[in-house]
Amino acid sequence: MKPSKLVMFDYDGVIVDSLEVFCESYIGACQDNGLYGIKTQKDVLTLFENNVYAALQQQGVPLSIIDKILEDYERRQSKHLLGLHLFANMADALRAISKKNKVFIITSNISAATESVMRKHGVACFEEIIGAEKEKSKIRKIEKIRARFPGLPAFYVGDTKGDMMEGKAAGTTAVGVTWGWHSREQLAAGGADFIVWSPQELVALLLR
Ligand SMILES: O=C(O)COP(=O)(O)O
Repeated sequence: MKPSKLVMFDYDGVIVDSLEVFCESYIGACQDNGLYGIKTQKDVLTLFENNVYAALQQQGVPLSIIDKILEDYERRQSKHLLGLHLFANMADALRAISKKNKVFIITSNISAATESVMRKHGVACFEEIIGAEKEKSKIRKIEKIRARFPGLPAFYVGDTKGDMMEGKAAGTTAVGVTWGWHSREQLAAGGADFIVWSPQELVALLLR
């Protein structure tokens, strides 16, 4: 059966309920590398009003330090992976969406960590999971995948203003989910084409 859409998912805040673990690990990694200005959950959430790595670069953080933060983040996060939960009904939603569409994860997190959490929860429906250690720009990652499936309508599903901006810049229909890290207003400000309030609503949108 020919897939009807290309659906690319953000991971943190869309699939996995990871805000506490992400912030604790990320703030720790920033502190390890001398970025003492990033110390609260709000500071972290502000970085996601853009691509998180572009936001750090705009603050003058060199790429070598950003790579070091990512490494330290990976090490800190690894202690918490087993305790992470998926949002309610999200595993079933992903399985349903993948029956008719090609699905990917495009994340600012680490590919291997993301893969291990999805495996632990028995969700094996992704063509590929592409983390930040492979490429930091979600725009470039989305464009590369789109080029592999010419003609398939492409969607990016995210929970932050930055996700909506990158999804739009890469030519997808941007779908914002309200159970994640940013508010409905922030998703709208990022250019969301659709805003959904439940995984069931997401399934209905992507299977129609
Ligand atoms: O919600 C976000 O944009 C962060 O999620 P990500 O780490 O999966 O990219």
